[in-house]
Amino acid sequence: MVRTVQDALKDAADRLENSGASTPLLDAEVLLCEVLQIDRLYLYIQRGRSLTQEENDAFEAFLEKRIQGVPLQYIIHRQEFMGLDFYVEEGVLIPRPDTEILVETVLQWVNAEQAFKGHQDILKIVDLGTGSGAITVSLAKYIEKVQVYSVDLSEKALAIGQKNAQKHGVLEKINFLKGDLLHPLDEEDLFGKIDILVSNPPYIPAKDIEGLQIEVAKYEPRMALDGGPDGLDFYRRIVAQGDQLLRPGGRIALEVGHDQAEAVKNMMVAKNKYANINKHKDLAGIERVVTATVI
Ligand SMILES: C[S@@+](CC[C@H](N)C(=O)[O-])C[C@H]1O[C@@H](n2cnc3c(N)ncnc32)[C@H](O)[C@@H]1O
Repeated sequence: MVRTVQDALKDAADRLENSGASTPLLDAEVLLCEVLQIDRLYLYIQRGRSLTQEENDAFEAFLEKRIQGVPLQYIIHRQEFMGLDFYVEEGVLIPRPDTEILVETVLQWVNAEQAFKGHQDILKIVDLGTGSGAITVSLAKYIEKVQVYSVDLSEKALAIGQKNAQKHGVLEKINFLKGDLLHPLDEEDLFGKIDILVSNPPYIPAKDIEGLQIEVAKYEPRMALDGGPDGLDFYRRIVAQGDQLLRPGGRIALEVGHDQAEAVKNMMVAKNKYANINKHKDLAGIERVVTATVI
């Protein structure tokens, strides 16, 4: 059956809407653009053109996946983060725009403050739970003299992180380490030597995961989401050891769930090893990042 771009889009948007997709027309457009390898603007210029059988089949295959609830980013294998294009696939968390605040906080420190500006040596940054490498690769790209140590327990995440590092030409500025949170850093004898510790750890309370959108609950890796019974397990472990990993005066920056900032701040206060403990809000006024300096 020969269809025009316009007809294919209309049919796809209707089917996606019936499947419960929240942005059916946009999803259809993105998928068709991927098949045709064109920009969205050209989609409308070409709306009268007929799809070849091959294009139609490829579009149908993409559409079927999206109707099943597979996130768009896993179908087109792409997500933009900090102005960079990241490769993603099932098995690795899709980077979220919220996490850009965490990266921007670190970049502000590095660019504006005397403690980091004009740093003679190479700045040492640790990223715990690196996933696709979104945080790690952005920091390596935007900071000139830096070595990032990126830890993940997932073999697949590390492979994709490396792929993204290579894609953006920063592989040499990153050490990818497989293991459980701070363990590999201890093995590499990095305790006491790190300038900045950054992490977006799993923070969803285990019991809430099934109730998330199907795209997240069914297709994103549980290992990237599950923060234990109250969602705070990783913060307890990171706060407990972060002061030993960081040099005195080193900084910590943690992304937190929408209602977790106060609890994480309190952990830092109770530890008695952190000063300048601050909560940072996103554009919607939600506290998304907690930062502190090691005493
Ligand atoms: C919320 S995701 C963050 C991914 C990425 N940093 C981002 O912001 O898009 C958390 C990551 O932590 C990793 N992870 C889970 N448990 C871990 C552990 N015990 N040690 C190291 N990494 C772990 C997961 O595999 C996942 O990649």
